[in-house]
Amino acid sequence: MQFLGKNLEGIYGERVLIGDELVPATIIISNGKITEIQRHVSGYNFCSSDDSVFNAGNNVVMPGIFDSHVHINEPGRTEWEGFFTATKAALAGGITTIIDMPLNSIPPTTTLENLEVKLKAANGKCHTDLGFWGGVVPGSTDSLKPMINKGVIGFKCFLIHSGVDEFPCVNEDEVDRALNAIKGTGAVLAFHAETDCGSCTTDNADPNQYSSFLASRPDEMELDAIKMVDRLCRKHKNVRCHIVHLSTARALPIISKLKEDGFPITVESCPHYLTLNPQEISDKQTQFKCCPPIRDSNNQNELWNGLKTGVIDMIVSDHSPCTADLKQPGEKNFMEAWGGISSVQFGLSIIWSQAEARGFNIPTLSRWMSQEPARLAGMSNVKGKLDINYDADIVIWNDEETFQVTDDIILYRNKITPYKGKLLKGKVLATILRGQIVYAENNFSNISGRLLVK
Ligand SMILES: NC(=O)NC(NC(N)=O)C(=O)[O-]
Ligand SMILES: [Zn+2]
Ligand SMILES: [Zn+2]
Repeated sequence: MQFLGKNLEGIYGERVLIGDELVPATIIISNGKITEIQRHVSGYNFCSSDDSVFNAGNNVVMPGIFDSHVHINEPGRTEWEGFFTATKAALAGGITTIIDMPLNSIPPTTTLENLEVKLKAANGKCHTDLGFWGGVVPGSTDSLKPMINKGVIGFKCFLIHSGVDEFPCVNEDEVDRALNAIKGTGAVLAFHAETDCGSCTTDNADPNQYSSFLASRPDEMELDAIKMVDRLCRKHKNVRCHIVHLSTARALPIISKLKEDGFPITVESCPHYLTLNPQEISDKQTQFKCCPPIRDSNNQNELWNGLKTGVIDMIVSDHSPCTADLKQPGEKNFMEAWGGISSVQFGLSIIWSQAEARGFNIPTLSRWMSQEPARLAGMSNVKGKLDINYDADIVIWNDEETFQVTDDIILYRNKITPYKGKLLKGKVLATILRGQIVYAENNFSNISGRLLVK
């Protein structure tokens, strides 16, 4: 591929996302930054013999996808995933920046020292730019500021068992202390919003059936947690709070009211909650297991409505893989299997396939998958948009082409995924990181991702 590895001076296309419109334009790039945008009248036929200017033709040219929720799991559980494989898969899916989650790696990212271990492990292995979440665990209040000073974007906490013992959950008092500790720093506190449910016993339920798992983690668990977020957010007025992987649409009125009242709350949902359906999940199909669980189609329609009205701000993957022995679809039951869904490479196509069918357009999709996650990460002045002085992080994709998810195209380490066999619409042709073509037509250039820390 003639352009692979090239530092581009420009990209021309008939459908370049400028503001909230797809227009014919040329993006001029210098030293990895966008320095100028020239809009053209329709039909302008760009013609250049200069091979540092890329002609995207009629394909979509838009900001690289920004995925602020990925569990890379290295070091410590590198056999589950890793910096090299996760970021390579991401790049093939048009993602130019990932934010790594603080848990599942050993050590977890809960102190500056542990963050340094992670940075060392990530160094030289990242195909995309990579930022970091820290974690709030019991007793970690004093560890937060040093991590912020090093550049974590914020912290995730759990209000229920996290799935891994080295990342314990916190109670309301501990969250309260954490919010006090990060006040005035600009860092955000992200909530895994589920609380334990004493009455949700599933003693007589068949653990092979998805309905049993769903009954064991009802909407009320999310609602209860989000009521706690509501209390804390109102108490700590100016501290940013974020709800990760929202599944229940029943929480939307609480969140909507918080927003209406001017509190700095943001919410993400994920491709699996927006596109998968319990009715397609047969016994022991544990590739569909995640927490909170995937709910029914009415709930799903309401989540899309939440995106439409802006109550849900963004869509991110929550790519949370593990080794095959911990999932074993068809063998393990829903109570035994690891909870987490792998999809980092396919987010754009999964979402486009549904979003288009539901009448949403590409500028809206870009807002959900680039602009808002970049804002969450505090990077909205450099990433998530095609604009002057922004990083030239770009995905070029064909919004008409379809492809099937098969093992041979999956680039992340463990290939178990509920999307296997699905036909998706929207194919990534090339990914550009800070002006350099780093992925094109299934080929990758040298690693050039940066670690987004100080
Ligand atoms: N330990 C995890 O990776 N948990 C993740 N698992 C899911 N979502 O099923 C998450 O984000 O909570
Ligand atoms: Zn979570
Ligand atoms: Zn997660």
